[in-house]
Amino acid sequence: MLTVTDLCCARGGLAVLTDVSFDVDAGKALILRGPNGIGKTTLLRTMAGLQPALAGSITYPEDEAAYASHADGIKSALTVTENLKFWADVHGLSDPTGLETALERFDLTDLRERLGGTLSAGQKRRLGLARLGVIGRKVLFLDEPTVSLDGFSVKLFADWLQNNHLAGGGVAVIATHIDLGIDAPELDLTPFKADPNAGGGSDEAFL
Ligand SMILES: Nc1ncnc2c1ncn2[C@@H]1O[C@H](COP(=O)(O)OP(=O)(O)OP(=O)(O)O)[C@@H](O)[C@H]1O
Repeated sequence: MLTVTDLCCARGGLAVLTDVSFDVDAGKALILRGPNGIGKTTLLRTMAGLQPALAGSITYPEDEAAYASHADGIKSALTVTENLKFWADVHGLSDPTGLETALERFDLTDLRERLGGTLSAGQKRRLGLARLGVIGRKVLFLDEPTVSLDGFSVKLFADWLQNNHLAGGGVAVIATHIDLGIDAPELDLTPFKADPNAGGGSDEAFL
Protein backbone atom coordinates (compact mmCIF):
# COMPACT_ATOMS: atom_id res chain seq x y z
CA MET A 1 0.00 0.00 0.00
CA LEU A 2 2.97 2.31 0.67
CA THR A 3 6.06 2.25 -1.52
CA VAL A 4 9.08 4.48 -1.03
CA THR A 5 11.76 4.36 -3.69
CA ASP A 6 15.21 5.99 -3.61
CA LEU A 7 13.85 8.84 -1.52
CA CYS A 8 16.12 11.77 -0.61
CA CYS A 9 14.88 14.43 1.78
CA ALA A 10 16.13 17.67 3.34
CA ARG A 11 15.64 20.01 6.31
CA GLY A 12 16.66 23.64 6.49
CA GLY A 13 18.19 23.49 3.04
CA LEU A 14 20.47 20.54 3.81
CA ALA A 15 20.09 16.97 2.58
CA VAL A 16 19.36 14.72 5.55
CA LEU A 17 18.61 11.25 4.18
CA THR A 18 19.37 9.70 0.84
CA ASP A 19 18.25 6.64 -1.15
CA VAL A 20 15.66 5.35 1.32
CA SER A 21 13.51 2.54 -0.10
CA PHE A 22 10.90 0.28 1.49
CA ASP A 23 7.40 -1.15 1.08
CA VAL A 24 4.67 -1.47 3.68
CA ASP A 25 1.80 -3.81 2.83
CA ALA A 26 -1.79 -3.29 3.95
CA GLY A 27 -2.20 -4.37 7.55
CA LYS A 28 1.48 -3.81 8.38
CA ALA A 29 3.53 -1.25 10.30
CA LEU A 30 7.14 -0.13 10.01
CA ILE A 31 9.13 1.30 12.92
CA LEU A 32 11.71 3.99 12.11
CA ARG A 33 14.80 3.91 14.30
CA GLY A 34 17.92 6.01 14.49
CA PRO A 35 19.61 8.52 16.79
CA ASN A 36 18.28 12.02 17.48
CA GLY A 37 18.68 14.19 14.42
CA ILE A 38 19.08 11.38 11.89
CA GLY A 39 15.97 12.49 10.00
CA LYS A 40 12.95 10.48 11.19
CA THR A 41 10.67 13.54 11.39
CA THR A 42 11.96 14.79 8.06
CA LEU A 43 11.23 11.46 6.39
CA LEU A 44 7.72 11.28 7.88
CA ARG A 45 6.90 14.83 6.76
CA THR A 46 8.20 14.15 3.30
CA MET A 47 6.20 10.95 2.94
CA ALA A 48 3.08 12.74 4.19
CA GLY A 49 3.50 15.37 1.46
CA LEU A 50 4.18 18.25 3.86
CA GLN A 51 7.48 19.05 2.18
CA PRO A 52 8.89 18.11 -1.20
CA ALA A 53 11.34 15.26 -1.71
CA LEU A 54 14.72 16.08 -3.24
CA ALA A 55 14.55 12.90 -5.29
CA GLY A 56 12.78 9.57 -5.42
CA SER A 57 9.13 8.63 -5.17
CA ILE A 58 6.43 7.89 -2.59
CA THR A 59 3.23 6.13 -3.56
CA TYR A 60 0.08 5.33 -1.59
CA PRO A 61 -3.64 5.64 -2.33
CA GLU A 62 -4.74 9.24 -2.87
CA ASP A 63 -6.26 11.12 0.10
CA GLU A 64 -5.42 8.29 2.51
CA ALA A 65 -2.51 9.81 4.43
CA ALA A 66 -2.46 11.47 7.83
CA TYR A 67 0.53 12.81 9.73
CA ALA A 68 0.56 13.12 13.52
CA SER A 69 3.39 15.10 15.04
CA HIS A 70 4.46 15.69 18.64
CA ALA A 71 1.70 18.33 18.85
CA ASP A 72 -1.72 17.00 19.84
CA GLY A 73 -3.80 19.55 17.92
CA ILE A 74 -6.33 19.72 20.77
CA LYS A 75 -8.85 22.58 20.77
CA SER A 76 -8.93 23.80 24.41
CA ALA A 77 -12.46 25.23 24.24
CA LEU A 78 -14.02 22.07 22.78
CA THR A 79 -14.95 18.96 24.73
CA VAL A 80 -13.24 15.65 24.06
CA THR A 81 -16.17 14.51 21.89
CA GLU A 82 -16.30 17.85 20.06
CA ASN A 83 -12.57 17.63 19.38
CA LEU A 84 -13.00 14.25 17.72
CA LYS A 85 -15.99 15.48 15.69
CA PHE A 86 -14.00 18.56 14.66
CA TRP A 87 -11.11 16.49 13.32
CA ALA A 88 -13.44 14.06 11.58
CA ASP A 89 -15.18 17.03 9.95
CA VAL A 90 -11.83 18.45 8.79
CA HIS A 91 -11.34 15.15 6.95
CA GLY A 92 -14.80 15.29 5.40
CA LEU A 93 -16.52 12.87 7.80
CA SER A 94 -19.36 14.80 9.38
CA ASP A 95 -20.79 11.73 11.14
CA PRO A 96 -17.76 9.63 12.15
CA THR A 97 -18.64 5.98 12.76
CA GLY A 98 -15.48 5.31 14.74
CA LEU A 99 -16.09 7.91 17.44
CA GLU A 100 -17.43 5.64 20.20
CA THR A 101 -14.75 3.05 19.46
CA ALA A 102 -12.02 5.69 19.58
CA LEU A 103 -13.31 7.01 22.93
CA GLU A 104 -13.37 3.50 24.32
CA ARG A 105 -10.01 2.33 22.93
CA PHE A 106 -8.20 5.37 24.29
CA ASP A 107 -9.98 5.27 27.67
CA LEU A 108 -11.69 8.61 27.09
CA THR A 109 -15.32 7.65 27.59
CA ASP A 110 -15.48 9.08 31.11
CA LEU A 111 -13.80 12.27 29.90
CA ARG A 112 -15.99 12.78 26.84
CA GLU A 113 -17.62 15.99 28.13
CA ARG A 114 -14.41 17.51 29.53
CA LEU A 115 -12.93 20.55 27.80
CA GLY A 116 -9.72 19.74 25.94
CA GLY A 117 -7.86 22.47 27.78
CA THR A 118 -8.49 20.82 31.15
CA LEU A 119 -6.93 17.45 30.26
CA SER A 120 -3.57 16.31 31.61
CA ALA A 121 -0.64 15.99 29.20
CA GLY A 122 -1.12 12.24 28.86
CA GLN A 123 -4.89 12.59 28.43
CA LYS A 124 -4.32 15.18 25.70
CA ARG A 125 -1.96 12.79 23.98
CA ARG A 126 -4.55 10.01 24.18
CA LEU A 127 -7.11 12.37 22.62
CA GLY A 128 -4.57 13.36 19.97
CA LEU A 129 -4.12 9.70 19.09
CA ALA A 130 -7.86 8.99 19.26
CA ARG A 131 -8.21 11.49 16.39
CA LEU A 132 -6.55 8.88 14.20
CA GLY A 133 -9.50 6.60 14.81
CA VAL A 134 -12.11 9.02 13.45
CA ILE A 135 -10.50 10.53 10.37
CA GLY A 136 -10.81 7.50 8.12
CA ARG A 137 -7.23 7.58 6.83
CA LYS A 138 -5.47 4.32 6.04
CA VAL A 139 -1.84 5.50 5.78
CA LEU A 140 -0.58 6.93 9.07
CA PHE A 141 2.75 8.68 9.59
CA LEU A 142 3.29 8.93 13.34
CA ASP A 143 6.07 10.92 14.98
CA GLU A 144 6.80 9.81 18.55
CA PRO A 145 3.13 8.96 19.21
CA THR A 146 3.70 7.83 22.80
CA VAL A 147 5.34 10.99 24.20
CA SER A 148 3.78 11.75 27.65
CA LEU A 149 2.04 8.37 27.83
CA ASP A 150 2.38 5.99 30.78
CA GLY A 151 2.78 2.25 30.23
CA PHE A 152 -0.97 1.60 30.36
CA SER A 153 -1.63 4.23 27.69
CA VAL A 154 1.21 2.99 25.48
CA LYS A 155 -0.50 -0.39 25.52
CA LEU A 156 -3.87 1.22 24.70
CA PHE A 157 -2.26 2.82 21.66
CA ALA A 158 -0.45 -0.37 20.60
CA ASP A 159 -3.67 -2.38 20.95
CA TRP A 160 -5.66 0.15 18.90
CA LEU A 161 -2.96 0.19 16.26
CA GLN A 162 -2.81 -3.59 15.98
CA ASN A 163 -6.45 -4.54 16.51
CA ASN A 164 -8.22 -1.63 14.83
CA HIS A 165 -6.03 0.25 12.39
CA LEU A 166 -3.81 -2.54 11.04
CA ALA A 167 -6.47 -5.23 11.36
CA GLY A 168 -8.70 -2.96 9.25
CA GLY A 169 -6.15 -2.94 6.43
CA GLY A 170 -4.34 0.28 7.33
CA VAL A 171 -0.61 0.86 7.40
CA ALA A 172 1.55 2.91 9.77
CA VAL A 173 5.08 4.23 9.74
CA ILE A 174 6.12 5.16 13.26
CA ALA A 175 9.17 7.01 14.55
CA THR A 176 9.70 5.98 18.14
CA HIS A 177 12.52 5.44 20.61
CA ILE A 178 10.52 3.00 22.75
CA ASP A 179 9.35 -0.57 22.28
CA LEU A 180 5.65 -0.45 21.40
CA GLY A 181 5.31 -4.19 21.81
CA ILE A 182 3.82 -4.65 18.35
CA ASP A 183 4.89 -7.10 15.71
CA ALA A 184 6.53 -4.81 13.14
CA PRO A 185 9.88 -4.67 11.32
CA GLU A 186 12.30 -1.87 12.14
CA LEU A 187 14.25 0.32 9.74
CA ASP A 188 17.39 1.94 11.14
CA LEU A 189 17.95 5.14 9.16
CA THR A 190 21.60 5.53 10.19
CA PRO A 191 23.02 4.03 6.95
CA PHE A 192 20.95 6.49 4.87
CA LYS A 193 22.49 9.63 6.34
CA ALA A 194 23.13 12.08 3.50
CA ASP A 195 26.28 13.99 2.76
CA PRO A 196 25.40 17.44 4.23
CA ASN A 197 27.17 19.09 1.31
CA ALA A 198 24.72 17.54 -1.13
CA GLY A 199 22.39 20.56 -0.90
CA GLY A 200 18.65 20.58 -0.51
CA GLY A 201 15.42 22.45 -0.86
CA SER A 202 13.96 25.14 1.32
CA ASP A 203 11.36 24.22 3.94
CA GLU A 204 10.80 27.54 5.69
CA ALA A 205 7.17 26.62 6.38
CA PHE A 206 8.40 24.21 9.09
CA LEU A 207 11.12 26.30 10.72
N1 LIG B 1 14.68 24.15 10.50
C1 LIG B 1 15.80 23.50 10.41
N2 LIG B 1 16.91 24.07 9.88
C2 LIG B 1 18.06 23.39 9.80
N3 LIG B 1 18.19 22.11 10.20
C3 LIG B 1 17.13 21.51 10.73
C4 LIG B 1 15.89 22.15 10.86
N4 LIG B 1 15.03 21.30 11.44
C5 LIG B 1 15.72 20.16 11.65
N5 LIG B 1 16.97 20.29 11.23
C6 LIG B 1 18.02 19.25 11.27
O1 LIG B 1 17.62 18.22 10.40
C7 LIG B 1 18.12 16.98 10.92
C8 LIG B 1 16.98 15.98 10.97
O2 LIG B 1 16.04 16.40 11.95
P1 LIG B 1 14.80 15.49 12.33
O3 LIG B 1 13.93 16.30 13.24
O4 LIG B 1 14.18 14.97 11.07
O5 LIG B 1 15.49 14.28 13.11
P2 LIG B 1 14.84 13.13 14.02
O6 LIG B 1 15.51 11.84 13.63
O7 LIG B 1 13.37 13.16 13.92
O8 LIG B 1 15.32 13.58 15.46
P3 LIG B 1 14.73 13.28 16.93
O9 LIG B 1 14.91 11.81 17.22
O10 LIG B 1 15.59 14.15 17.80
O11 LIG B 1 13.28 13.71 16.94
C9 LIG B 1 18.75 17.27 12.28
O12 LIG B 1 20.14 17.32 12.14
C10 LIG B 1 18.18 18.64 12.63
O13 LIG B 1 19.09 19.39 13.44
